[in-house]
This record gives sequence, structure tokens and C-alpha cells, in this order.
Amino acid sequence: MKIQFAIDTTTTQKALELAAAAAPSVDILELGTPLIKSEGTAAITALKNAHPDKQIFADLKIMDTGYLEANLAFEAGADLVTVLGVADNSTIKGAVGAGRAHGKSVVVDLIGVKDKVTRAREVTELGATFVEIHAGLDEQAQDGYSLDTLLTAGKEAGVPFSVAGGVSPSTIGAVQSAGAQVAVVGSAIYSAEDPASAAAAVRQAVTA
Ligand SMILES: O=C(CO)[C@H](O)[C@H](O)COP(=O)(O)O
Repeated sequence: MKIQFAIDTTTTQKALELAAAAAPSVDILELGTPLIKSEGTAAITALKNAHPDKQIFADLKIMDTGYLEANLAFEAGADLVTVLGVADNSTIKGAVGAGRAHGKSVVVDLIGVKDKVTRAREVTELGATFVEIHAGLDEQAQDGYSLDTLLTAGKEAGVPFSVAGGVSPSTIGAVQSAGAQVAVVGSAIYSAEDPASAAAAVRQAVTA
């Protein structure tokens, strides 16, 4: 299982610092949506130039104009780009088309999708490389939030998936046992006093 570090900061400089600290322990470096909104696609290029050996994930959360927006991220150096599962199928197909034109991958983020199992199967048919079974930061803050719901959906869907929603060293083992291809870890690393050690702890919690 790969580890993806979601860098939810708003400046390229801070993102580069966090990426440098975590890089030895992670496989994929994600530019969070707030970072791309703040700094634009230049941040994607900056991260790719600093870490050409890592997969660079641009969390654009595309909702419309799938080809156009995904193409912007791929041209800037992204290896993976997100489109929203709640978007129209034509938007997802457009993003997938841009991915194919660049030999890169599109991930469909199921944030806000009620029936994640059904939609996961549909968007995989449309060409998603994998789906992200995701509870966003606002959803995580609500009473009763549980990562288990995401893991159950991932297992049931039977398609390649990642899990995002407050994954930490203490829960990443369950994500791996559920069969995820990728575990997304954000605040457990970037909010830590020592992000390098936090990333190493995440890596140690994953079985090779
Ligand atoms: O995409 C996101 C929010 O929309 C986050 O990057 C994702 O949820 C991972 O961060 P965390 O581990 O803090 O939940």
C-alpha cells in the first residue's frame, strides 16, 4: 500500500518544507485544494521539480470542464488529478481523456457522494485509475464521524481505492487491512511538531 501525504497548507514555501521533511517516508505528494487555490498550478510545478522521483497528486476536486482543468494540472507536472464523483459523467470522462493524452491518472474523489459503493463502480467504468473514499475535514469535525464507514465502503465496492479522512499511525493498519491501494494522510503529518518523525511513524505502521 502506498502512502500519500496531503499537504493542506496555503503557501508553496511551506508546502516545499513539509514535502522535504516527509518525502523519505511517503510515495505520493499531494497538493491540497487550498494550496492550489492560493498559489495556482505553479505550485504543482515547484513540487514536481523538487521531487521528480515522487508521484505528484493535484487535488483540484474538478466539478466542471473536466478536460480543460485536468489538462492544466497535467501540463504543470501532476501525475494524478482529482475530479469529483458528484460531477457529471461527461466531466469525469473529460478529465480521464486529459489523463490519457498525458499518460497520467485521474482519481475520482467521492467526498459528498451518498452511495459511495455504486458511484465507485460507475466511475471506475468511466476510466478512473482509482477512487478516493473520502470524508473531508468538515465532515470529520461532525459528531459520530468514523473512519470505519469509509473502510466498509471501500471493501464493498471491489474496485481500486484510496482512503482519506483523518488517517493516522493508529488507524493506517486498518486502512491497509481493508485492501486500499493508497492511504492518504494529511493533518497527522502536517500538524505534527516534527513532520519528518510523524511521516516516519506512518511508514512504520504499514506492513511492507
Ligand atoms: O482532501 C482533503 C480535504 O478535503 C484532505 O487533504 C484529506 O482529507 C486528507 O487530510 P486528513 O488526513 O487531515 O483528513
